[in-house]
Amino acid sequence: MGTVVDAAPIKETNGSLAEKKPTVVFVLGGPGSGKGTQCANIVKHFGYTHLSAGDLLRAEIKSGSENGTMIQNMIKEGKIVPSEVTIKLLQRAIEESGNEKFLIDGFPRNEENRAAFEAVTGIEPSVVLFFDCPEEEMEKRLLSRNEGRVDDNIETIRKRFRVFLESSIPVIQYYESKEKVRKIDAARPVEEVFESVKAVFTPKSEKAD
Ligand SMILES: Nc1ncnc2c1ncn2[C@@H]1O[C@H](COP(=O)(O)OP(=O)(O)O)[C@@H](O)[C@H]1O
Ligand SMILES: Nc1ccn([C@H]2C[C@H](O)[C@@H](COP(=O)(O)OP(=O)(O)O)O2)c(=O)n1
Ligand SMILES: [Mg+2]
Repeated sequence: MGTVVDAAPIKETNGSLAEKKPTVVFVLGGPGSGKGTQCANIVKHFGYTHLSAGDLLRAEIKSGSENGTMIQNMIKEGKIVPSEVTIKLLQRAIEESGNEKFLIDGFPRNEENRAAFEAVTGIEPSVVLFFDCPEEEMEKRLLSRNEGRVDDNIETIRKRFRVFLESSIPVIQYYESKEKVRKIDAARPVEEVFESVKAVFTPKSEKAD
């Protein structure tokens, strides 16, 4: 396995988002692969700020925003919301956080997300975590997630799996070609998965022999 996540560069004052160049790790994987669960662990151990694109979109619906109905309909259909909307929410969250290390969870989910984020922010991820999990395990987890989500039903789950295969896998392949992907077997228990995750964030010099 290759490099550890880069240290954040020195922060400049009054710079734009791109000039500040925060350290960004994209956290990808199918619906139910455990992205949110592992991000919570990474935050506790490594001091990152966790930004879930799905959580930001759901908060936007709740806030009564003018885009709320459109976002709600797209989520219910398992479709991907236009990048413009999601990127604005991510940018705002980055700027408001005061941190310089971010886990961006569930984004980019398609080529449009990927290219637009790079063009708008000038940020490229240091590393892309890919939680690899069979569909039948993800389906089982989603059907027992119990968070009252409108998209955790079998009909929407099937649509989301299709979108993942058609639109999100190509993004992972793009980052594979840039040698940024750290693939993790996510079908194991949470603690075992986190052992593999930790290895990505721990400098070699600090690892036990
Ligand atoms: N390794 C795991 N083994 C079993 N269940 C898990 C595992 N990781 C997460 N879960 C559970 O599966 C569901 C989906 O996890 P979540 O972290 O929300 O995934 P994602 O953000 O990728 O959709 C949650 O109910 C979570 O508690
Ligand atoms: N980049 C993104 C991320 C999520 N969404 C929408 C569409 C997704 O099916 C839903 C839910 O995403 P979320 O990451 O919360 O879902 P999972 O944690 O993978 O189960 O939000 C989006 O449109 N664009
Ligand atoms: Mg999630």
